[in-house]
Amino acid sequence: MMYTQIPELRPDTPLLDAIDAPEQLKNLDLAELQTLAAELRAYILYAAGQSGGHFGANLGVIELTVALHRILDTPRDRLVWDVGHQAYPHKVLTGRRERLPTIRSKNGLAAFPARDESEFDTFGVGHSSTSISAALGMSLALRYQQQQARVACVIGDGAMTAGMAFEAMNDAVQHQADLLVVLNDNDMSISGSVGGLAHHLSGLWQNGLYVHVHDDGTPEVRQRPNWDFRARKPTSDHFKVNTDNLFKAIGFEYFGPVDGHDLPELLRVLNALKDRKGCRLLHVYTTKGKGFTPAEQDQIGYHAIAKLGANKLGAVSTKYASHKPVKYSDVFGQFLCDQAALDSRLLAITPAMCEGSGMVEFAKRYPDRFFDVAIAEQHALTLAAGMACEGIKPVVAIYSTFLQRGYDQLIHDICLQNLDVTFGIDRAGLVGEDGATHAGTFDYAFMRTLPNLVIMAPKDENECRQMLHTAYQHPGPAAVRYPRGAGVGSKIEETFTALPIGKAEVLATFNVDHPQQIAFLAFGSRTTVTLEAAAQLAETGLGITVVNMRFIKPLDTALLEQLAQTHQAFVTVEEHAVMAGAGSAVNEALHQMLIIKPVLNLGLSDRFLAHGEHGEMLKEEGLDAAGISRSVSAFLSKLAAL
Ligand SMILES: Cc1ncc(C[n+]2csc(CCOP(=O)(O)OP(=O)(O)O)c2C)c(N)n1
Ligand SMILES: CC(=O)[C@@H](O)[C@H](O)COP(=O)(O)O
Ligand SMILES: [Mg+2]
Repeated sequence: MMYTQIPELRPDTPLLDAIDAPEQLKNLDLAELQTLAAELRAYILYAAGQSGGHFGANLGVIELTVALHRILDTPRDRLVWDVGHQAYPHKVLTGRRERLPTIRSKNGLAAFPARDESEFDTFGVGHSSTSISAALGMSLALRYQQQQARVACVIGDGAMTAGMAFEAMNDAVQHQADLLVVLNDNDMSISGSVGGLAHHLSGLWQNGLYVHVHDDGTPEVRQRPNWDFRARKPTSDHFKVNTDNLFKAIGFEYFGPVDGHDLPELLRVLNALKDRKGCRLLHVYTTKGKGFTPAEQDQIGYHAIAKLGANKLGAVSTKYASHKPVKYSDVFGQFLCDQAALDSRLLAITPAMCEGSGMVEFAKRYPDRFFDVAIAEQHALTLAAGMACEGIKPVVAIYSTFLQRGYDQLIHDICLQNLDVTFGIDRAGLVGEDGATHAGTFDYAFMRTLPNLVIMAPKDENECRQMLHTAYQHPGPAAVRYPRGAGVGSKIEETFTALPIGKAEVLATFNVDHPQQIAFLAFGSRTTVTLEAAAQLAETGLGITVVNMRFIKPLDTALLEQLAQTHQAFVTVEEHAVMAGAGSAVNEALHQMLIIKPVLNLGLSDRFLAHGEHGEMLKEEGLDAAGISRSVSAFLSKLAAL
């Protein structure tokens, strides 16, 4: 059945409603399993409308999930999902049906599989391309401990592009591990899938052959039936191969492709392969968004959806807005286009996050200057380094959380050689509904120790634009980190103005005639609320200065020295782990200057913060205006009692 609308009312799903654990699937006949799959699709559609979240990938794996849970004996058999954005049907079949509409909200189900949520979630995930390594680890550990259990993982064609997936396959063959890898190939990443692997997979389709699986698991090359799939990526004859493909070449036994929506065939093939020994790869073709016409037609747009009736910009504080708030990723995209128009040396790189990073317009206007390198963060950074060696000025757009993957490349390939690479670090700070796997709350800590790297964080949209320009002008590595979502509604100046490196901005001084008690040092996204908190505290007559620090590295130590002479104490505020963050950088600087002053560091507490609404999470962490002024009042009371 094809849907054209997301239902607002819960559909009737009598068979699904009776399933509380996957073992119950063993009692269903084929017709019932097909009914179950249809009900599951209807329910996922409804629940995703209630919660928002990842969408197309879930509709694409309905039949695969039913088949895997029917054939395997989970949780005894280990089933590992890659990324985990497609695990909604898995959550439903493993006892979490009624909670699915709560997914991604506070105290609701996590956005991805999580070990502490269910024994069926064998491995916590969110970042891609970890599944084969994790499954291999499980398989080898089981073998070593002489335990009998099957191990299977499901990895998408997008996730398969990352180095980790290849590292794991290489190792799996070395150990002749018993491992079933299901390659869920829908010819899509978030954007269209790109690169040699994508063309290789299309070349496999073009050859018109497939590796049939006999009931006893033995392979046979056959003519492929003419499945009704979305046209695959057009590719040249160069990529046309017979079934002797990359996976086979590396040492896996290769089977398929199989129509991943043909439930009877999936059941038959998985049953035939489940107890076969060695490294097996089952290639499955699916359609992202299967069964929902708008998602099949706009697979990029329906990668993830907002919940029905939600405001797309999310909750935005307009207290200091002089203009309509703009998303930081759009500020970045506009900067790229404008800077590229001025400088032909600019080339832009994204590791598979074109849309999220705001690069769609740039890619359209400058296709020969836009590089989507697939899910390959490490490569993205060293690619930029190589370009910089040749006089290019590369700009890397990367989410803070995914930059973690490229840390060695940042150190060894970029900073150590002082190469001129600009970073637009998006989704810095808490990201809300995606939760801890995607939080960008460690980047100051891991970046600020690196020599040569300039690090900035803007207080608003215009400053973000000007900082990106400053980073671009700077003849060495420089990063601007900005949060998910919209800014505060500042006027965006079209003209580029480079900021003086390492210079902070004094934003406001309250009660100038009074002795100055607090110097607030605000970093990035928390600057405006710090100003709000200061204004509240100033009502009691406190002398307060508020500084927008702008630079995490180099810090404006001259200003710190000056403020130390006139203020009783410092308060640092940042949307980053409080430990080893920007506040710690201030502490170190004061220490080195032999300045002994009370300092209160406000930031995110030392734990992984679960998913929830971004604003709510900040409030809980005491990083809204009220929380900041509460903490400062308590701090002042302690100081007074000394
Ligand atoms: C290391 C890392 N980089 C980027 C992402 C963002 N991301 C999430 S899903 C996805 C596309 C994955 O494509 P595929 O594995 O083919 O799954 P599909 O959505 O097509 O089912 C990307 C790029 C991520 N989760 N992890
Ligand atoms: C699963 C994944 O990694 C992405 O789909 C991520 O959820 C995107 O996040 P944004 O919505 O912030 O782009
Ligand atoms: Mg895919």
